[in-house]
Amino acid sequence: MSHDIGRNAIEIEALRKTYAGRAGQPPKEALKGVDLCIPQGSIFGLLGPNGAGKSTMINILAGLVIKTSGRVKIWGFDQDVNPRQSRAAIGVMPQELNLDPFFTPRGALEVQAGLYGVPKRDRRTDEILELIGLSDKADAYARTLSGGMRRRLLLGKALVHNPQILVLDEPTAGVDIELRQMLWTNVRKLNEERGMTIILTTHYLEEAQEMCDEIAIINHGALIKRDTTKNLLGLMDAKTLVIEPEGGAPEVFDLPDGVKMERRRDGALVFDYSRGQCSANAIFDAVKAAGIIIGDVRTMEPDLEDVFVELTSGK
Ligand SMILES: Nc1ncnc2c1ncn2[C@@H]1O[C@H](COP(=O)(O)OP(=O)(O)OP(=O)(O)O)[C@@H](O)[C@H]1O
Repeated sequence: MSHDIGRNAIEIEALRKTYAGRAGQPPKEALKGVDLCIPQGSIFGLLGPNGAGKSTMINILAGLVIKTSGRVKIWGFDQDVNPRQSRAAIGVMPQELNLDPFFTPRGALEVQAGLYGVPKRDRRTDEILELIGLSDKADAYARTLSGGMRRRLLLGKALVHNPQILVLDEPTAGVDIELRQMLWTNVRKLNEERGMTIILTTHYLEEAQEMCDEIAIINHGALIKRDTTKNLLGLMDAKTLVIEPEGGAPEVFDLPDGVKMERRRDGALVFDYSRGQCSANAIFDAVKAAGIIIGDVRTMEPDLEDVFVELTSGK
């Protein structure tokens, strides 16, 4: 991934959003002073439980929700000072399938390009249709398209003005595996070949783990963690080691402090320990000292799901 170190695609400072209370409800603080920088060229994940404030943040970036206070810079342009330039730098693929049923994919892309003031000679309608795999449906009415095709058209619409930053709000919620693969292949290609910065929200943590270089976790309108995916995974202290003994293993034997052992029905021994307290080597030594011959060994790494639960539970 082509990181241009030190340069940010997005700079958010002390961002607040308070929605007016609906029908006698008190006002809702959806963002409580968030600071966040997103580096150019990254694939950046914005994660958080339902209602955390992700859509509010994305909608502020897209210019669809007006912030209460704070500063937002998009590709170096302050949203309040240079609204036109900051809007031109970003393309958003929304969650809802809000397509006019009477437009064809080609028509929808042309209208969108018009809205962004892209001159006819600079339009890349055919190229985008090809990219989203809708060339053969270019002239079919949107209402005849499948859900997956509509979603791809939304991706296409986000790309008409060739933005430097692409924001995807829950792009794969409720889509089948094939479409998910296709979306991710395209998104990777845009990132790798054009250096496009990608920001996405997703409920699928394994997807974020696989796709994103860096991740920010927000909860109750506040940023609670921001780090590389690798470092976030490294946060987890809990480790599991599975040893399959060759031949038997004694019922009980000495183990280092803090190690819990369970015996699985197939004979494998499962050791839970924390990295701070013990090492895999100490467990191997104890196992060998008990006369056990090690047939096979596996470790089970924590995944983003574990990190996420640890960081967001009870807060
Ligand atoms: N227009 C609105 N008026 C009042 N409150 C709102 C409005 N939009 C969102 N909220 C509230 O603001 C909070 C944050 O909502 P937001 O949609 O940003 O969360 P989210 O993290 O995107 O959640 P989800 O994953 O469910 O989309 C929620 O408590 C929500 O109910």
